[in-house]
Amino acid sequence: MSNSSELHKRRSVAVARGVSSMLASYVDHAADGTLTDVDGREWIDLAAGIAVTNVGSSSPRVVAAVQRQAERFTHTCFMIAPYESYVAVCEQLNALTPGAFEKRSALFNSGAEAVENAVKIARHATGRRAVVVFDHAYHGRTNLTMALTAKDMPYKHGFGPFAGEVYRVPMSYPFRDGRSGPDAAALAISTIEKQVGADQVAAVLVEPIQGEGGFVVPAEGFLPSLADWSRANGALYVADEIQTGFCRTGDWFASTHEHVEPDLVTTAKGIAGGLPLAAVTGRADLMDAVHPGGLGGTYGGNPIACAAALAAIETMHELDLPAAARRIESVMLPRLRELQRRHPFIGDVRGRGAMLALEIVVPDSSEPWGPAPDPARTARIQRRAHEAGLLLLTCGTYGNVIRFLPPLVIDDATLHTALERLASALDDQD
Ligand SMILES: Cc1ncc(COP(=O)(O)O)c(CNCCCC(=O)O)c1O
Repeated sequence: MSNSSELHKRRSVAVARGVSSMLASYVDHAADGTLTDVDGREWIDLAAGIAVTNVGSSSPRVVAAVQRQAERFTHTCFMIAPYESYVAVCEQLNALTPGAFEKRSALFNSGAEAVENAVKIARHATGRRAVVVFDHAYHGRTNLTMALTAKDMPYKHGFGPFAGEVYRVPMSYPFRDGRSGPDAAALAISTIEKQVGADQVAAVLVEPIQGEGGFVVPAEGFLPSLADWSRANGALYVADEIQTGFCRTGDWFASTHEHVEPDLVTTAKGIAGGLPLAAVTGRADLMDAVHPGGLGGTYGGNPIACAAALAAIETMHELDLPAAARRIESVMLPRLRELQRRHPFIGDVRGRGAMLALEIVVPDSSEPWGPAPDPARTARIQRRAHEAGLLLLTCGTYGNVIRFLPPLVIDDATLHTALERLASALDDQD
């Protein structure tokens, strides 16, 4: 097998440069919390493939289920010749997502595809066209989901024109706006009512904790206020749980934290242990508003991905991964707060469960939108961490958030070593 530098040379004349990679190393194998490249170099993995390998990179149940299914059949197209595992995954989603009402689900391949279809369903169910999204939102890279996504570079730059009838309103961002949840919701709702028109809104689409936009945890009361307003005004409250779902935040779904029951929920990432699968789940009457044949796609709910999902969900139950996420929080959050006390450039420590983050700022600075972001220092910290064998992701509208997304099956010893490597990467910045 080629080594990483040989693979990098091959890649440069085979793969379009628009598809970038953070590491210049190529993975040979992975375990529950580590990645090893073809040259034998190991990293502790606090990325989980962007919140995907919650049950680990090769969970035994998932591997066995994938092998069994592949030997029976790899694909028939559920729209042509259906199979049980698709139905079983929908039954699981209907039972596990928040809301004690009758539900239906539809399966897709990517998160963006799920979001696209949630908008299709909401427009059909309400007869309305407008979709409300938030500052700092991220919902995908297709034309409609780019319109829904906030940040220009790298996601939207040069790809317009974008789909219409998408309206952006202020998000609750406590570190920068200092507003209470109800006050932030009042501002968003006033913007909707004055600039969109309540009776035009098909959906209010929000991430319960914003992912790519910076692990922004809205102030308590923000999400319930939006859900109440949506219901009172005939709009659907749609929770995009693609990054927060499947035990990541310490509950099966992040909406549960404030007892919000979304009309529709989009899921993907952690659902299937690394296999590509996504879904829209929602109130049965809303999901069934679409005419037969109105939803679908060739690969949606691929049988191997469905088998992986059933095995992954079984693993989440068996290992009690919501509790595992809460344990990760109990280990990491105190250490992150201790690091904040040592380093004034750590402006904020936030998150829930195993979805935690540091916002990096210029100490004692202030811009009209709060403390001055420091993306350059953020990049240096990330680079130092990689050199020390710690795989970290950044995010945020201002490129100044370091996020932590460990696999939920990571063991305490590996987590403590990761925190030591993080501490040394931060110390190198002073
Ligand atoms: C909330 C939320 N909704 C939707 C999506 C989109 O999911 P896809 O499976 O990447 O299409 C995401 C994907 N987030 C990671 C994208 C990384 C990148 O492309 O650079 C998300 O987090």
